[in-house]
This record gives sequence, structure tokens and C-alpha cells, in this order.
Amino acid sequence: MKYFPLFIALKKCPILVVGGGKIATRKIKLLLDFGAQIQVVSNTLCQELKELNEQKKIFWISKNFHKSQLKKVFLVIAATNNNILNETVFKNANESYRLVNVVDDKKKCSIIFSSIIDRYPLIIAISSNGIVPILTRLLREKIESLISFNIGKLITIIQKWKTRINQKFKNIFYRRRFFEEILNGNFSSLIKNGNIKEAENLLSKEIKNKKVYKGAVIILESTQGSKNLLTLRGLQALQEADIVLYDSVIDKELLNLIRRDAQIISVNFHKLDCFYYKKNIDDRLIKLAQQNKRVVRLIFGNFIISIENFYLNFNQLKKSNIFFEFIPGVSIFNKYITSSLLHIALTNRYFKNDFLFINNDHNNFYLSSYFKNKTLIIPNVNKKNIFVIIHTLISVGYNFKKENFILINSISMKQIIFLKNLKNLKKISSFLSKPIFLIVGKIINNKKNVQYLQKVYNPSINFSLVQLN
Ligand SMILES: C[C@@]1(CC(=O)O)C2=NC(=C\c3[nH]c(c(CCC(=O)O)c3CC(=O)O)Cc3[nH]c(c(CC(=O)O)c3CCC(=O)O)/C=C3\N/C(=C\2)[C@@H](CCC(=O)O)[C@]3(C)CC(=O)O)/[C@H]1CCC(=O)O
Ligand SMILES: NC(=O)c1ccc[n+]([C@@H]2O[C@H](COP(=O)([O-])OP(=O)(O)OC[C@H]3O[C@@H](n4cnc5c(N)ncnc54)[C@H](O)[C@@H]3O)[C@@H](O)[C@H]2O)c1
Repeated sequence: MKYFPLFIALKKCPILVVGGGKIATRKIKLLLDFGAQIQVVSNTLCQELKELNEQKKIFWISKNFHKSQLKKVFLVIAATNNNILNETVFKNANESYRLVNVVDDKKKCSIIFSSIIDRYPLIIAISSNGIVPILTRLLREKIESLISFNIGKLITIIQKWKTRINQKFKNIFYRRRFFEEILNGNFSSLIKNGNIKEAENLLSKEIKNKKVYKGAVIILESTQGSKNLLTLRGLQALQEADIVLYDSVIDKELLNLIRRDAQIISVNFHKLDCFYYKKNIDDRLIKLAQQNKRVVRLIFGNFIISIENFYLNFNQLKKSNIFFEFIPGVSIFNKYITSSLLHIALTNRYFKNDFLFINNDHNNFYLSSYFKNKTLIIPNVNKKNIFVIIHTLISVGYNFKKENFILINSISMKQIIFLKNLKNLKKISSFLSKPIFLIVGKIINNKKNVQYLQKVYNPSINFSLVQLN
């Protein structure tokens, strides 16, 4: 069962706790911190709870549990060491539609407690859906070390200025940008370092500033459409975008990194070599930016991207005062990166000198017979160019019918490797929904080598060999 995270106002809210031992105390202290009104039912109270009862911070209402005690409470917690009683509390609570938590017994919980980072007003709650509570504590410790102790102060200051900010930036687009700039900039650094007064002065100055936010066009190259090789700047661009136009072959996981309320528009990757289609898309980028939007064009990196490939009207960009940026992906012509993309140990010491990268530009695939003894890694192979590539390979001496293996790899944990032989090219091309790698040559001739290269990279990877006849 998946628990939904909610933040609840507990101030003066009546909560019944059945049990007065160590665990009950842990939960009660936490709830008191959030202002709840605690009623306790228990045979005995431990020392700490006794003191809280004397100070009237909690109310010990009875020694024995009775279902009538549930009538006027919002939530009930069963924390006794008596399993039968815990079960009874759970049943009665359910019957009267009360929320219930039986400590350390997930099956009897309609709510579970989360691990909490409390930097009020910032609250972070972590849950493993009741599966590994100890992990939530460990994660909390890690996250705690990442977050400034003054973050609560930062939120309190913004709260103070919020009405002024809303008045100044009435449109949500501008307000969002104002906040992003403030929160990514000096204001945050000053607060982090404890210079609260200075930070507040800066904020007030920034609000008074006559700043005009303009649109932006950002071309963001994602290496093979994969989430794992996105640069930090790329991630930032995705988080700040108002609109993202993405190549249809890009991984869903990467799209999940886009800010949730951004608009996302799919661009048909396979139609991009049509001049009019591409120009239309590029014109749209400018139009959207002219409406002061931040537009990201997320492209499937195929290593041959250059600005000339875009039909962007740079004069128009300049005239409209639109910010322009090109964020490159990481180069694929690097054995380490390709290794991690393909889950194959290209850098393995026995084979590394045999691998060779071949540049494969759509209109230009060149090979010399010198490469014949090498194992070639050819990126960006797609439905349209595979025939030309195979033809060229054959012309320099590769014999697909007899000796060579062909290996096509999808960049996922479920890679598929095709072996021998290319008589049935059509079958292969039906798998090429997105550009893919082709590895061909000496090393791949041997099935055992292929399996070895896979094993040394990541034995857990799930790959399958498909024999095409
Ligand atoms: C988050 C936190 C909030 C809180 O309780 O305040 C919390 N447990 C915390 C600590 C903790 N819990 C346990 C120990 C071991 C040491 C000890 O015995 O004392 C420690 C202490 C530690 O880790 O140091 C034992 C334990 N707990 C549960 C089981 C049953 C099981 O796992 O099946 C077992 C027996 C495990 C076993 O025997 O193997 C079950 C639950 N515990 C939950 C919450 C809920 C699910 C949360 C989630 O979604 O992950 C859930 C389902 C019900 C609930 O109680 O609401 C708090 C961390 C606060 C923090 O420090 O940040
Ligand atoms: N203490 C821990 O570290 C720990 C860790 C994991 C799980 N647990 C589980 O959490 C539960 C509570 O643990 P604890 O350490 O707080 O136990 P505890 O022995 O300290 O407290 C149990 C409390 O329940 C009350 N109680 C028992 N029977 C009752 C009844 N019939 N009517 C009214 N009150 C009754 C007792 O008076 C006592 O106050 C247990 O099920 C335990 O197995 C405890």
C-alpha cells in the first residue's frame, strides 16, 4: 500500500495514545512539539510521562481502554506491549473511521509516522512506506547535513515580504523568476552565512529594482536522451523552464526532471530532417520566448549538433532581447562514457586498444579499409542510415554473412544484443525506434568475449542475445 504524504495542522487537536511506555513517550513528545492535545490511556505511566501529566501538558484520562474514548479524537495511537489490546484499538478505530497508528505494526496503520527534518517553517518528511524505518533515519541524517540551518529564517523573512513581492510581480511567470533569482543568488548565501540584516536589505532593494524579465531560448543537448548523463547546468535549465519542446525519442525518466507545472511539447524526432517541420519548430521557440517564456529545446544528443542545424533567426532573437544559450551534452566519443551508456567494459585492459570510434554524421559516413582489424563503435545508427553504413562496412571488407557479429545496443538496463547475420536487415530496423549504437568487428566475432565484456562491467545487467536468421 502506498501512503499519501500530508501536512496536518495538529494545534489543539485531540489525539488518544494507548500505552504509557518508552515508545508512547517518543510519539507523544513529537506530537506535543506540533501543538497536539494528548490524552493517554494506560495502566502505568513511565517517569517522563508522569512529569508531563503533572505539568498538565498531557491528560491521563484512564487506566483502561474503552471504545467510547475514541469519540472525540482525531487520531489514535496504540503503543502498548499487549498485542491483543493493540488489535482491539485498531479494530475500534477503523469502525469509527478514526485514523490509527499501531506503533511498529504497519499492517495496523492507516497513518504512519515519517522521519522528520524540522527547520520550521521548512519541514521535510521521509517515509519508506513503512518498509525500512531505519533507512528513513539514515536518509534524514544525510539530508540534514545538506540543508542550511538558517533555511527556516529564510522562509520567515520571505513571509514578511510576501505581500510586497506579490504586489510588485502580479504575474506568476515573473514572480517565479524573481524567486528563483533571489533563492539562487546572494540573498540565500547571506542568510546561509548568518548575515540576516544584510540579506533583508538586499531583498528590499531587489523588490524595488525596476527589473524586466525577458524570454529565453535554451538548446539543451541530452546525451542519447539519457537522464544519467545530464550536466548540472542542463538539470538547472530543465527545472527553470516554462516550456520544454523535446525530441519524441527522449527517455521518460529524463522528462520527469522537468519542473512539474512546465508545459511539455513533443517534437517528432523522425520528422526533423524535413526542413519545413524543423523550421516550424525553431520559429515556435522564438514566438514563445517573445511572450517572455523560458523555452528549452531538449534534443536527443547525436554528437553532430551545431548551431547551423537550427533555423533560428538570431537577428530576431537579438532584436527581441531574448536570452540564448546552448548547453552541450557530454561527448560520446569517450570510452568511459560509452561504457557506462552501453553497460559494456570498453575500457577493459585486454580489449581497450581494439575499439575505435567512428564519426557518423547523417550525410557522411566514411570508412577506410585500415579499420578492418578494429572493432568499430558507430553511434547514431538509425532506420535511415543503417543500410548505407552496412553497405560501407561490406565495401571495406566486413563479411556479415560469415564472420562478423553485429551488436546493437539499447541504452537501458534491458539491452538487446543482436548477433549474426544481416541477411535480415529489415527485422533489425524495426527495433531502431531511436538512434542506437552499432558495434562490429573482431571482438564481437566471439560470443564469449561479448558476455565477458558485459560481466566485467555489471554482472547484474539484464541483457539478451537475439539470433536473427
Ligand atoms: C520514522 C520513525 C518515526 C517515529 O517513530 O517517530 C518511525 N520509526 C522510527 C524509528 C525506529 N523504528 C524502529 C527502530 C529500531 C530500533 C528500536 O527497536 O527502537 C527505530 C529507531 C532507529 O532507527 O534508530 C523499529 C520499527 N519501526 C517499525 C517496525 C516494524 C517494521 O519495520 O516492520 C520496527 C521494527 C523493525 C525491526 O524489528 O526490524 C515500523 C514503523 N516505524 C515507523 C516510523 C513507521 C514507518 C516509517 C517509514 O515509512 O519508514 C512504522 C511502519 C509505524 C509507525 O510507528 O508509525 C522513526 C525514525 C525517526 C528518526 O530518527 O528520524
Ligand atoms: N521499546 C522499543 O525500543 C521498541 C522497539 C520496537 C518495538 N517496540 C514495540 O512497541 C510497543 C511498546 O513498546 P514500549 O517499549 O513502549 O513498551 P513498554 O513496556 O515501555 O510500555 C508498554 C505500555 O503499555 C501499557 N499497557 C500494557 N497493557 C495494557 C493494557 N491492557 N491496558 C492499558 N495499558 C497497557 C503499559 O502500562 C505500558 O505503559 C511494544 O509492542 C514493543 O514490542 C518497542
